[in-house]
Amino acid sequence: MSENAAKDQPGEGRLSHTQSDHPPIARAKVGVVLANLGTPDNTDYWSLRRYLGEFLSDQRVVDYARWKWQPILQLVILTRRPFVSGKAYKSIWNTEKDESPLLTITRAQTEKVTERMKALYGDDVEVDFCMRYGNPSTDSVLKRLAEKGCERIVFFPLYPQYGSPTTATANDQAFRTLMKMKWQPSIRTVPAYFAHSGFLQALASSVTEVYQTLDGRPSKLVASYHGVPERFLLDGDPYHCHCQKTTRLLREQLGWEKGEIDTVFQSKFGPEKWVGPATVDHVAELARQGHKHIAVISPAFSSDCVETLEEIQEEIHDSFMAAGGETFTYIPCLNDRDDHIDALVDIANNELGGWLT
Ligand SMILES: C=CC1=C(C)c2cc3[nH]c(cc4nc(cc5[nH]c(cc1n2)c(C)c5CCC(=O)O)C(CCC(=O)O)=C4C)c(C)c3C=C
Ligand SMILES: [Fe+2]
Ligand SMILES: [Fe+2]
Repeated sequence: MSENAAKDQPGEGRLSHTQSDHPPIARAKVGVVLANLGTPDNTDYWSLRRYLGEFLSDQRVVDYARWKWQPILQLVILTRRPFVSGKAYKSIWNTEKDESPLLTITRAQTEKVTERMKALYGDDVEVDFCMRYGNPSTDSVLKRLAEKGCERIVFFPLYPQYGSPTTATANDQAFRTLMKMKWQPSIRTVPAYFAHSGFLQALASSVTEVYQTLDGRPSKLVASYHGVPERFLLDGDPYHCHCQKTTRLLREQLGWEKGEIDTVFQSKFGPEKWVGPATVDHVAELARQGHKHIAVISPAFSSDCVETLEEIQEEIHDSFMAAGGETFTYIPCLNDRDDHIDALVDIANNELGGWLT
């Protein structure tokens, strides 16, 4: 590389090189990457085994010593759980597109964010999405954006609350890709956004819109968050506090009294103690206490997925009904609602500060 090339700054000047063997360099752009959790490619045993194997081998998710955990995972859990989880995914599968709802919805969110970003910045911004586990992989998406000339990237984990098994591992994966690059893009990671006013407004509107369609008002709104082992909270992960705060801010946004929304946690995995109360038990207890009409919302999920479409609408619903409940109303995740997209664009824009004019 010539001395001049080494001094080159981002911009069109970088295209003119005298050396014919110099790698082509694209015009400098900014990338925005929406990062979600990931989902299996199909519902068969091997697709589930591959997906769960990658997910549950992540030390941010299950942090036991590898020598202890891997034999249990490979020999016990991955022989049985793919069948159980495969059945759950089959019951919610998007058969039209032959893919998981999480993938369909993340793509739809990305398309809408792309449209808005194009209107704001034209071709200066490239928007894409990636998954932490499975496809499209974080590695392939970041590499593609770098090849397209994205010298700066806003990496946006789609989790309103920070969690080490979600936000942190998404960021870790992005940095793993950067570790292998000769020319690293600059990267900004988006922090937790549960307190963002647009996000809270969208969440509150999603509640009031559903309530307007009901004959009677549910006597309780249950905010069901994905759980984590209690140890994570004691070790400094603020996820549990972020969830409690989300419920309080949602209640204030709705103008409701204390006690009208309960905070509970679902999806317990393994024998360790997890944060609680457990949604599945709590809804049964509510029915026994006389709350015959309840609604359930999932503010930890930016898109509907197996945990909401199967676990809440089947297992948790059935637990409520079996205990004497009468109406169980599920309030969908914000998915690609326009007010949710507005909030995501505003959050991404805040992180783009100074990078675009
Ligand atoms: C094993 C421990 C797990 C922890 C800790 C955990 C935390 C956690 N997860 C989400 C969001 C999602 N999890 C999803 C599925 C899912 N989660 C676990 C395990 C843990 N999650 C498993 C084994 C699975 C797979 C499904 C199953 O076999 O039960 C999903 C849905 C993905 C989809 O494809 O639809 C999401 C989203 C959060 C927010 C969280 C804590 C911070
Ligand atoms: Fe999970
Ligand atoms: Fe689950």
